[in-house]
Amino acid sequence: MMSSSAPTLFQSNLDEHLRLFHQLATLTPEVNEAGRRIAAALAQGGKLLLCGNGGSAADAQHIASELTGRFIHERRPLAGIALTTDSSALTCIGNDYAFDEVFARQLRALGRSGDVLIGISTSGHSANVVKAAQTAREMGIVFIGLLGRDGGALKPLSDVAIVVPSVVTARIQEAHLLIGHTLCGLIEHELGLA
Ligand SMILES: O=C(CO)[C@@H](O)[C@H](O)[C@H](O)[C@H](O)COP(=O)(O)O
Ligand SMILES: [Zn+2]
Repeated sequence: MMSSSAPTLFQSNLDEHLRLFHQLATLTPEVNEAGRRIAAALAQGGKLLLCGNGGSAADAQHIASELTGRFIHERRPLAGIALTTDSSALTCIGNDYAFDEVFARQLRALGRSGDVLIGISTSGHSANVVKAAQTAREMGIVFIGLLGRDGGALKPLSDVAIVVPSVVTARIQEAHLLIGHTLCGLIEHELGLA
């Protein structure tokens, strides 16, 4: 038998989601700036790298695939790599060095000055994303923080910080997906591919 709380939970999640989404327009300048920085990097032969944990790892992969595959328009493939997908690299680096290093070490191997790294973290405090952001800055890689809560430790490390104004992880992730899709649209537009 279905629990009587099921419709109530969905309604309250929906209410919370809609309240948050009504506030997201305040992030328009940061989202536009992030789209411009990524498009400029791609136009110069750079690439977009992404990292995050759990649901944010899925978001990183999702956005990368919109670039290498396609988003809306039929166009050339674009350089997007999620640092979350290589289970051999993740387990080797995690096992032999530290889990905090799993993204930073891949970034040192694969990143180049002129690339952009998006770090996705709802708390802004995931240590492996923080290490990756610090490494990006050392390497001349633009760091875009796709964050939540108060932006955490990642906010001051971000060249562009997009901080979703919520303390609920799931709602923040829902907003991150909208922003990720918007970045893909902005990239296609800025590169004249739309
Ligand atoms: O998807 C969810 C929760 O909705 C989880 O997998 C969540 O992403 C994980 O707990 C992450 O480790 C949280 O990391 P962060 O967002 O604080 O950086
Ligand atoms: Zn989730």
